[in-house]
Amino acid sequence: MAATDDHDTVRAIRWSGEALELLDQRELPARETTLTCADSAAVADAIAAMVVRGAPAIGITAAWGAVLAAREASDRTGWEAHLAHLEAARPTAVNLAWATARMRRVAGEEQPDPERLAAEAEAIHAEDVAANRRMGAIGAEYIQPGSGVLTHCNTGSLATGGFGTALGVIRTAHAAGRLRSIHAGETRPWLQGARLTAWELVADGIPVELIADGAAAFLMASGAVNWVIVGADRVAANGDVANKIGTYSLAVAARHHGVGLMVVAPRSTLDAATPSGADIPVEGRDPEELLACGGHRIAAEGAGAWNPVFDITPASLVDVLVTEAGAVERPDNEGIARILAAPASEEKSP
Ligand SMILES: CSC[C@@H](O)[C@@H](O)C(=O)COP(=O)(O)O
Repeated sequence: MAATDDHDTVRAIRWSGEALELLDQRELPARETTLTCADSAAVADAIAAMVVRGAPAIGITAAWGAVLAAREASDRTGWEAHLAHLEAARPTAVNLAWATARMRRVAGEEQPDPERLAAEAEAIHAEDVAANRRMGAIGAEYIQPGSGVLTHCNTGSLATGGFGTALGVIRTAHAAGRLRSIHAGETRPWLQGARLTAWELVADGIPVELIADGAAAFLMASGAVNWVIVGADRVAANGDVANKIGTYSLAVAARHHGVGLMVVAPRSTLDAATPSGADIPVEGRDPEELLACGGHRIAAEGAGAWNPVFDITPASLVDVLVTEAGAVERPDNEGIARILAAPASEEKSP
């Protein structure tokens, strides 16, 4: 297992003082290798290539990219060009633009000061870990003892500053002895569930069973699932949720079977400027990711592929949205606005 942080969970993002060191998530679980990014273009490339992925982790990484950019740029205009390059790396996770906006605020109108920006990047990382711990506690309160949960993609330490969003709730509920079972969807085509979530939970000694994504509705019909618990890449002002492709199918199946859907996301993932899910840019990636698996071509030669890597779940299918500032049941415009307006210190439990 790779080096851990203060919270005994894996740390995917490290600042050496000179460069950004990223645990290369493309290689997991077979190999634990580190990719060192010495300039902001390398950081943007690493985000686009999914060396680092997961909305909060992308935001933290972009913040460090802004620090490197401040060292490289000779003036403010040059720094802005580096930020624009970082912001274009992946379109759906709003945490990326949230982080660069925060770095801009710290920089003010001046030539950005790398030391001040580094302190802000550290703060963004630390705040994310604290938010995850808080969300874990709030979300776990919703889970009745003896529950079965199903999660999707990877929302753990690898996807965040540490501990995780949806996986943080699952870690907390497991530690409290509330869980009968944990299932994780394999998450085709990139296999974040099979490769990353399983790796994190096995490392923690938390039992997990994988399912093929297509098995989810049948698992729910068997009565094994009380809560589907997922993260988010962006929550629109009306509560619609962009998350890993397959989340919408899980939400529809969950509602059909009377299973709860919990979305766990820090406020850095809530986007008041995007009115609804229809306004969220959904990333489409290379069809090769679908036509091949583990580097081996699996589809018949000549077949094409449609590869959106996120989907939109309407707010009406979300039973509870958990943030570090409290939980909102059946989120809507009013509930999202209330959470965004809550002071940082206001932490309401359900
Ligand atoms: C805490 S991570 C929340 C989301 O970012 C996660 O569910 C997800 O969809 C990640 O997608 P990815 O394409 O792996 O970056």
